[in-house]
Amino acid sequence: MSKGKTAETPLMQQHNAIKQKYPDAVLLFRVGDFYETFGGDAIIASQVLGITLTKRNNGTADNELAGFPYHALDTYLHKLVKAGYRVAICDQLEDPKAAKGIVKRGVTEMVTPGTATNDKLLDHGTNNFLAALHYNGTDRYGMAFLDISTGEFLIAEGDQEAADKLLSGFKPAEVIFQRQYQKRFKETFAGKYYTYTLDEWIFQEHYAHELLLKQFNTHSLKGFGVESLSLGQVAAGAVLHYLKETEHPNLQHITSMQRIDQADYLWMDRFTIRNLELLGGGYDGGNSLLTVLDNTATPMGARMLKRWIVFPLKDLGRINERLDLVEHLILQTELRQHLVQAMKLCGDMERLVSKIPLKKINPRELLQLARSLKQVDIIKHACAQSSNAYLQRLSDALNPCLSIAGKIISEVMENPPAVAAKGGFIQNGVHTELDGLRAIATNGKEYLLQMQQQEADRTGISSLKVGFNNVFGYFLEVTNSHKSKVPPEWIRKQTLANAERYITPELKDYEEKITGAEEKILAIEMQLFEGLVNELQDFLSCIQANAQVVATLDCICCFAQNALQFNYKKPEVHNGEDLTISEGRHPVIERTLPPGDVYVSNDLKFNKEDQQIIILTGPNMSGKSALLRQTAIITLMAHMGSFVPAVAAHIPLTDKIFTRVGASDNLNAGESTFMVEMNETASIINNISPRCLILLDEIGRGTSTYDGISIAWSIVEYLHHSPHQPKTFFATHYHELNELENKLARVRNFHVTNKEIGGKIIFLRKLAEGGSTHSFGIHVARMAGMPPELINRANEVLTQLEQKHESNDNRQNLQALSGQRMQLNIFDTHSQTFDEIRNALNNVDINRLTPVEALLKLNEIKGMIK
Ligand SMILES: Nc1ncnc2c1ncn2[C@@H]1O[C@H](COP(=O)(O)OP(=O)(O)OP(=O)(O)O)[C@@H](O)[C@H]1O
Repeated sequence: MSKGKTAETPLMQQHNAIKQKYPDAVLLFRVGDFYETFGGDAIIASQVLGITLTKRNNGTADNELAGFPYHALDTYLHKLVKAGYRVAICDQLEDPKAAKGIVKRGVTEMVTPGTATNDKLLDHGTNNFLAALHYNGTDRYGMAFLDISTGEFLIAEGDQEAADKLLSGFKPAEVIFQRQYQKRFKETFAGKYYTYTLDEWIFQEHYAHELLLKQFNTHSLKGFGVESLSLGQVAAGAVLHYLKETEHPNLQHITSMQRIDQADYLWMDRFTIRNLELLGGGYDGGNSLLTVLDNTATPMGARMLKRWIVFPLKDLGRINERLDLVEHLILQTELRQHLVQAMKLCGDMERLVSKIPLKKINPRELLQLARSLKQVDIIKHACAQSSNAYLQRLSDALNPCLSIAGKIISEVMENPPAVAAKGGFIQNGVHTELDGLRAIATNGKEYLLQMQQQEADRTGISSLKVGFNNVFGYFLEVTNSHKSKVPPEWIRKQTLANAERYITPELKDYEEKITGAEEKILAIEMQLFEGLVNELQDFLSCIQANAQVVATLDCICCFAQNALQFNYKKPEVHNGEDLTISEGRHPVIERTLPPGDVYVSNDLKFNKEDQQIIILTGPNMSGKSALLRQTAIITLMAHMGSFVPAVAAHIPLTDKIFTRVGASDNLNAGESTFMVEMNETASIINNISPRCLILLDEIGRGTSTYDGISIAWSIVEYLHHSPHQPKTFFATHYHELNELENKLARVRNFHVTNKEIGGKIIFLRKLAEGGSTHSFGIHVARMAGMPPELINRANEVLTQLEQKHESNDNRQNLQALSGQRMQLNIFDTHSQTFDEIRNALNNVDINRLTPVEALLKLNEIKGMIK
């Protein structure tokens, strides 16, 4: 930036004054037909946008400059925001022609990742949430999530784990929080989100209350059921404040707030959402449950499905309502197809609605919205005639707002342009004056053509053409070969390489008439357009409610479609304890197997009498994790109201699903430590409930074998003895844990079957009773392409180790674990010292040993350890 302030031009002075108010944003400064950036902003813009960086001498110093044409704003804005910059758009606030002195300018919008409304910045199947967190200094967080592009506004309250879970479920594009807790937030939710901090004073209860009442135009917040969430309200207030600060004054489409009550939903923490690969594929990308299930017809449905996956229901009535409707729609093929067809034509009503108060809707979108409402009417009628009570209720909740829809359809032309500014979208017959002016404009144009013909005939200039440009309006163009025939009264205006352009008084008379009419036409069209948009303001919440119903219906039709296509069956969700799955499959893996491979289904049973905990052993790659995960996913899908990949499923109402994967399976950046594994497991242990389902995959694996076995062992004991008796599925490589079946009444051993043929292992992938004794890691190493000499050596070492173990270790270890204290890991079982001690002890005949000899022997052994 220039240092010589006194020498700055008035334009730069104006720029600098505005920039001062938005120091952390890239300022796009409108100058004529360009958006310019200066100084540091120009350097960023040129790097991110690939536009030329120039230097301009600005009095006493050079100043960097980079700009682009105003009509390219959408494209460039998108790139800057995607690159993580906040962008302030500074426009000319008055007509430059009418301005006295320097044109008035001001920031009209600030775009940040969480406040984007531009189509290019939004993914239509995904919400774009701005989240606010309010921390109360102890362990409570208020949370608010707003999607400005749809008007959805959700608030919640909870501890750190709840905050973490909601953030990973909603994946906000931006998170705002109190500046004073910056360090804490960074540590807790480290680097996962785009963040911005705000001053502490903004997070005040009375201020938030005031902003919320003003937004909703109500006297209290009672109607939203959020009274008890005072921290949540503060977060919601911060969201509204932030929108004000970022120049988003038109928020009429934010008509209500919805409370997210953790108690209403099946709880899954963020590890579970990640481990089960619900929303995003594993660490290498790939398919997720969402990608497999999402066959929705509308973007609204796609967004809702995501929410249903993260927030499965816990209310049996509501679950069954969905399941019954899925069943109904499977049977009613014609109705389902009719609904899907109508929904496909609905477009994204929710996002179109949000463009109304923002005044960003264009004529094409306006007509689309009206057509969507017509489809809503079709859907309403189709549902009303159904015998399904839920469908009838959904029908009752639809209001197609036919008056305004009809008005838009009758006033807007069939294929209107996407830009309003040029007019040409209001139908004939809507406005008398408009029709008259259009006649003049079109007749005028015809007259010009006639004139062209007449003059061509009169002068003999056969190639004569009437043209138009912005500089001198209508003109007659004569090619050089006819130049000599030009009559003297024509006034020459322009000379081109092979032609000349002339005007005539007659031409100018008509021009005035035509352009006058065109200007008026545009003004009338814009006035009618704005009238329609203003009228629509009264229907915002009504259209939003329609969008929600259509989204619900879309998800349910999608479930019906999935059930038919992928052979899912209706689960029986019940209030009891037993979980029984017949021929269950993993919905994602079964769809991603190589051609020719068939997913092996499995039966599974849990109950609280004698099968509360299943210890699952089996070779590497045999499908243990798949089995664990499919059990959780089938439970989850049932709670979403979806049919499930099984022949039959008897699913107990579940309030929490926990999954933990041993550290070495979880090699995510910075999270590969055993500490993380233990932290995660501790949070399960501390949150057990009677209706929870726990999946532990290789827990204990992140430490030494004996530590690992001991921890795994005691976790199983703890869960078994817990008064809640949580259903637990524990996959492990430690076959030593199979011993627990003999000691604990409700522990059962199972293994995944395989066959060894000619030194090769074939995975049968069937679940069978009993534990397995081998881990077969070496076979997997062979399959992975390790050199044969390495594999042979591994087999040799394994044999030696097993021989050493056989004599004593295992049994003793287990005794140690089950009560008799023995510090196994003090001695490395394979060390020389241990062998020496063992030999020394083996050679002792206790019956002949005197007490003094015993003491001497002990001293000798002590010496060996040193
Ligand atoms: N029931 C099944 N039918 C067909 N293929 C399966 C089945 N279960 C698993 N697979 C395939 O086997 C692969 C390995 O499965 P999985 O990761 O569940 O094994 P694992 O026993 O947990 O292995 P590890 O002990 O090494 O973690 C899966 O990626 C999948 O391709």
